[in-house]
Amino acid sequence: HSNREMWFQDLFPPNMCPINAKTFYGIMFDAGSTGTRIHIYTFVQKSPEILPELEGEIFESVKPGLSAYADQPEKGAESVKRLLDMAVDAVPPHLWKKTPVVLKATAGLRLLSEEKAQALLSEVKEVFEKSPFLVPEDSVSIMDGSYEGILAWITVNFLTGQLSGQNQHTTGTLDLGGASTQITFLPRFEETLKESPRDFLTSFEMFNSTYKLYTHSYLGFGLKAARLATLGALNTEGMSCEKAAFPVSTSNETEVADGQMFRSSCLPKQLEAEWHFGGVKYRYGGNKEGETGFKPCYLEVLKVVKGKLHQPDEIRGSSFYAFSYYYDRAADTNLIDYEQGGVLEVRDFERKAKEVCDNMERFSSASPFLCMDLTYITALLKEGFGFRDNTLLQLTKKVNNIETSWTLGATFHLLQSLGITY
Ligand SMILES: Nc1ncnc2c1ncn2[C@@H]1O[C@H](COP(=O)(O)OP(=O)(O)O)[C@@H](O)[C@H]1O
Ligand SMILES: [Ca+2]
Repeated sequence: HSNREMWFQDLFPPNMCPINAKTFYGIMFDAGSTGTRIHIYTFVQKSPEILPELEGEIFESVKPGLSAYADQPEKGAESVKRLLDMAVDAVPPHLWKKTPVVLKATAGLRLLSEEKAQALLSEVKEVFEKSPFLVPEDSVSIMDGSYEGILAWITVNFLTGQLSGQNQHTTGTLDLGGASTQITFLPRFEETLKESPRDFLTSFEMFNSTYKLYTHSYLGFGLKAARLATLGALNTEGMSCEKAAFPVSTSNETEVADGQMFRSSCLPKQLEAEWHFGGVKYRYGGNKEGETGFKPCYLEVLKVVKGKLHQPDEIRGSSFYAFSYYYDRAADTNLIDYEQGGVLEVRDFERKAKEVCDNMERFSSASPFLCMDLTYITALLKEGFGFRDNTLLQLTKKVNNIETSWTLGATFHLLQSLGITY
């Protein structure tokens, strides 16, 4: 399960390559809230005058994410080590010392206590330092949410060829993680620049251009955080909605509110179960006697998103790339092919949410949260961001066989800062 035998090796046997073609590598870890992923990128510089080309990627992932090891940081670092061993095999030994390795953590670690997050990061740093790779300063850190959006936007628009040449028609990006969600696009209207909150606009330099982007990361609005919010399982008194998304446990495991049962019309009527998340145990179930189905569920979910997000007018008519949980839930319900992805309209999510929520018995074997997840995605897109029913969403996991992840943008940025290239 790797792209190690790269297609170009057959096309250009080593002895046919231009004499000065240079290959180099970059290793980027994505420490997400639900899993840790390694991306090993290969670049080829065909001649010194031109920019190197991205040649391929090796990708692997493990679950759960680092934040699940909040109380066992060495075990967390061990999961990173196992992935890093793949890079030791993939990168030729004479290039180890020149190959940078970096890990950036997202919402899962943002929501841990400072102390636990730092313990995890320093264990990982130790693993890196014991490896044969180049360990830059600041190689293990928690990434700022706005970078997550910018770097994903860079990745998608680079892979679709929109960052080179003239006539750049960039596309906006939507990422739905476990704990946070990002929206990023290049504003075309003066209006958007004027009406957006200051901290939603960022200038970013890449490939000798400056991009003034609209981007925001909403912490606590990822799919799993939204489940807890919908269930009303967040003891929000005195807590910011961000921190409340994942109450941080002090002991090994806390039970919320003396085993209180959280019920929702978005869950199968007879369901009663437990969910362990962020070191906290939640009991949840369906509305045994009350209503279930799309209508009451939508009203419940609406409370979580309505009026909480900034709605830039400009996006209503444009199309966006969407990935992570947008992709997963669309694939789970056959809205798109799991391998190929596809193009959807916002209303397709709503149609599917109705189908699943109003026939919950038929779908409950998949995940009991399927109705809630699809309804949340519908509400987030329509009432949260303000998209129209017919807004087009391009769902993609890979473009030209490269993962559409913020990690590629982060690798370009890293190589640029190390003076290696770009
Ligand atoms: N590189 C990737 N390839 C495929 N799916 C991914 C990738 N990165 C994230 N995802 C999807 O996004 C989901 C949640 O994102 P995650 O990164 O774990 O949370 P967060 O961004 O909130 O930290 C994952 O369960 C997975 O389905
Ligand atoms: Ca993510």
